[in-house]
Amino acid sequence: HQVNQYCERDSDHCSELLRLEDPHGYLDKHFKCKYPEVAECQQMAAFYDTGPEYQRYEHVTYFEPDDVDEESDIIVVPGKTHTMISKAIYPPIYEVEDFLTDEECDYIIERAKASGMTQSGGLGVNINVESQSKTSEDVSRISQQTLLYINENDKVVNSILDRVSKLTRMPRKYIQESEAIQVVSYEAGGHYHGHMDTTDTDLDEDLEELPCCHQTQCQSDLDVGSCCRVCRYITVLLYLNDVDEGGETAFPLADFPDKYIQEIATETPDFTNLSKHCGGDSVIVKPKKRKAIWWYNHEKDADTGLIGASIPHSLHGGCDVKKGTKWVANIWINVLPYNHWDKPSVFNV
Ligand SMILES: O=C(O)CCC(=O)C(=O)O
Ligand SMILES: [Fe+2]
Repeated sequence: HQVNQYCERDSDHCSELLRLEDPHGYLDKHFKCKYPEVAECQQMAAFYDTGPEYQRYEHVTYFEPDDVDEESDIIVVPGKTHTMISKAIYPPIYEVEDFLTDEECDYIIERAKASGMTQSGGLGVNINVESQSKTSEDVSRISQQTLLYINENDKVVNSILDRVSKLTRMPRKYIQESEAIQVVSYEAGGHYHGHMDTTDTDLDEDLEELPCCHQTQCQSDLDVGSCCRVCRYITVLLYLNDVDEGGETAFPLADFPDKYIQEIATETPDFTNLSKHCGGDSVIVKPKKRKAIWWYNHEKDADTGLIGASIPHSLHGGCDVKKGTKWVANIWINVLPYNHWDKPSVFNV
């Protein structure tokens, strides 16, 4: 049996990951079966030993709750316990209060303001063109945004990213090589209608042939879907302030049975318009300073252990802010799909 090459460089994290995937302790660190007579053990060993090419990479994690409103204790800060509550099963959506401190929230807002906020665009959508022909209620996104690049000297941001790694149980390396943090602000009337954070490869299988946007040079949002596809395995959304009224995050399709998705799309064609439909059967999260929510935009691929099919049920957005301002930060955890592992992330420096 070969040793996972990634693990050789990061053995602590890898053994932790292996423990998570191997709750019975069937395997040793090198994926050898400790109990050859146990069938599950053989299966797991075979899974990890699928060939040297898969073993180079650390498998992603995918945690599914048994139920909604299920509470679990998590430790992301030594000596402190946070409660994580599941909000949906498909995709798994989780909420954690007090994930950040007040100072961290204020710091991110100040850094964002200092870097200069500009009008948001949408993925593959030209907001300026939309704004000319539509009422503001129908414009897909009304907000300001900026990017905060991960800088090794920024202790506050790096401490948050360490916590994000523990929260999602994703390798810190993946987070380090992910896109910049996107900070977004909305004034009253601002919103972001239902969208996926990642490229929906269900729409067109050819999209899977495209490299990820974080490993190519074509980074204009308008190129998404032609030159590259977005590969955001997980989104961690941080709420940076208290909103006076409105500004909920809504997931209109979370836990929706597949067979009704067509129905909702036909009966309520504008269900993605969150100015009109914030509530109903949707999973709704109220913004609250210091809170984090996170969810999967993709499944885990069973063959490779890497990023798999996109999850249409991860569609979500920000409802209208009614009063006050809303500040959030998106931390996306990018994972390269198996067919594009050869080219590193542009953030891999
Ligand atoms: O503002 C929100 O609650 C959601 C933001 C969002 O989905 C995004 O920025 O991609
Ligand atoms: Fe989003």
